[in-house]
Amino acid sequence: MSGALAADDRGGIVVDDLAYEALVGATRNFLDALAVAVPDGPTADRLTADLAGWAGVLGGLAAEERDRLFGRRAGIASYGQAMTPAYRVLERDDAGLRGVARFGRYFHGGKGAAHGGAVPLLFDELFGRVINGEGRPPARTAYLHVDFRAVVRLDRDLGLRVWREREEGRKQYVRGEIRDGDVVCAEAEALFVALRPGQP
Ligand SMILES: CCCCCCCCCCCCCC(=O)SCCNC(=O)CCNC(=O)[C@H](O)C(C)(C)COP(=O)(O)OP(=O)(O)OC[C@H]1O[C@@H](n2cnc3c(N)ncnc32)[C@H](O)[C@@H]1OP(=O)(O)O
Repeated sequence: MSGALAADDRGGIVVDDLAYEALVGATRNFLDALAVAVPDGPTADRLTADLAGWAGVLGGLAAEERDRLFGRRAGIASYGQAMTPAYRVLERDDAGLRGVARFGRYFHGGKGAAHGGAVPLLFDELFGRVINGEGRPPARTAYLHVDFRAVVRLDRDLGLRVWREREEGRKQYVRGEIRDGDVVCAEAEALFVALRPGQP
């Protein structure tokens, strides 16, 4: 990858978890605001220039995949990424996890409900976190099935549950659900296949 440095090449100065969580949270707030704003021309031009400036700054700080922070900080909300709806893991063990999620306005589909693609995205993320637990070989999603039982409303705390169902050699089956109070909004089931050595 061109321009990428190992973190060590910068003298080991890396933002701490709390500050990085705040940065990702601010990014989410920005995306939510962008999704509902109707800017005038000068505001859009100013924002475009500001964003281009920040893309340049961050581009100069690009790191190799193993050294990146985005989506790789287990101790902070959403593992420190803004690609999926926000979530926080409350309990976790090898069998699965429980947590809370919140779909911001950035994930709006229509009529106040979350986009249908954002729901499987969140499941894949959570399943990937559970399946790729410590000490296990990396595994990729082979299939992901989602049943949409009720609309997922925005800006509400939703309950999450993900659990390993069974394992057959390299094949690992996992299930999950998203609830709004007592209402099951979505249920999902997936197969993950553990990668063989050298498999991309
Ligand atoms: C890499 C992860 C890094 C860690 C990240 C940290 C967390 C990140 C969080 C986010 C992470 C998010 C995670 C992501 O998003 S991962 C990204 C999305 N997934 C992919 O890109 C995967 C693309 N596909 C592949 O690479 C291969 O097809 C895989 C690896 C899945 C299997 O190809 P491989 O050549 O290795 O194996 P095989 O073909 O011999 O099959 C083996 C067995 O599996 C059975 N089978 C296969 N497919 C299906 C199917 N569709 N339905 C039913 N069964 C299926 C098959 O019949 C056989 O069974 P059996 O005959 O043995 O009984």
